[in-house]
Amino acid sequence: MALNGKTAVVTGAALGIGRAITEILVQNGAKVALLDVNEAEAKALKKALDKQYGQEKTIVIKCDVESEEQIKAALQKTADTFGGIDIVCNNAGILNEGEWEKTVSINVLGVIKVTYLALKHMNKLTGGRGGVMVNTASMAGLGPFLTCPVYSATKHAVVGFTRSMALASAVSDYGIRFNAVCPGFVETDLKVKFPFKLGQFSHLSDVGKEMVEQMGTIQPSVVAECVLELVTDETKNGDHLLVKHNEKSYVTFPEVL
Ligand SMILES: NC(=O)c1ccc[n+]([C@@H]2O[C@H](COP(=O)([O-])OP(=O)(O)OC[C@H]3O[C@@H](n4cnc5c(N)ncnc54)[C@H](O)[C@@H]3O)[C@@H](O)[C@H]2O)c1
Ligand SMILES: CC/C=C\C[C@H](O)/C=C/C=C\C=C\C=C\[C@@H](O)[C@@H](O)C/C=C\CCC(=O)O
Repeated sequence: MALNGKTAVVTGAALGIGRAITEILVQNGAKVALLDVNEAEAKALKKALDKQYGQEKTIVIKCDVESEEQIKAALQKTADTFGGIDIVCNNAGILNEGEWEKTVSINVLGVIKVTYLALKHMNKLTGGRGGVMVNTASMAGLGPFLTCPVYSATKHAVVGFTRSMALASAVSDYGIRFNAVCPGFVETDLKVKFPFKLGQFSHLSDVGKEMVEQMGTIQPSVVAECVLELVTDETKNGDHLLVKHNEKSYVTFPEVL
């Protein structure tokens, strides 16, 4: 998929991995709607992108992915502004074991809400032009993550949802691919804050820090390059790209049927 003339929606676009995803999509010719609760940071990113690529390439829409109403309005504004939606990056997410219900609400329900509402715009069976959705899961969605059980559960949910949507879409002829990126530790605010967000597992903070030391970290731009690959390679559907400190690989899942 060439990105010129394509429209992308990125949630959690203002900072961290979402910022890097937004940048690489604009750099490669896409128009991007930046959805985030942090409107100020999203506008700051747009200001920087405007200087390099022009004001018409991006819009900022304040949107909390916990709110179906805000998501619906943001997707409609995107479609009205750019003429449709081709790409969705469900990136917004938090790690907070002390506020685990909010973590589930954002990381799981938010991904589902954005996916289902975006389907109405993208599904070829309902007048859409197809496209691709790339979800930001995690290495913690592929195996146990002892310091953050609920966070790990949310990312396992994203993996299962992505794989299932990929199959449902293919069989239903929606014309939409579904993939996920599964990063290890990435140098963002979330990583900086995570030792203080362990709730009842705060006694495991040193264990988490040791894991980061052992596994090393990744720059957000490296994750964004993986997302670009999952967006543009039209052979990828139901694929999960694991990216760790010094390598990236496609995950193979056990055959269960
Ligand atoms: N940092 C890591 O080590 C790492 C590794 C693997 C996966 N991830 C995942 O990557 C994604 C991005 O994380 P990050 O590390 O860039 O975090 P970050 O905290 O640096 O950025 C998250 C962005 O999402 C926004 N956001 C938070 N809640 C929101 C909501 N309810 N609605 C809309 N926007 C919201 C924030 O304002 C922020 O701009 C998350 O899904 C996270 O789970 C992070
Ligand atoms: C710094 C922020 C902390 C967490 C957020 C983010 O999602 C990062 C998670 C990073 C690492 C998680 C590691 C989990 C490791 C084990 O559970 C292991 O079972 C992972 C499973 C498969 C990995 C496959 C492989 O290593 O090849």
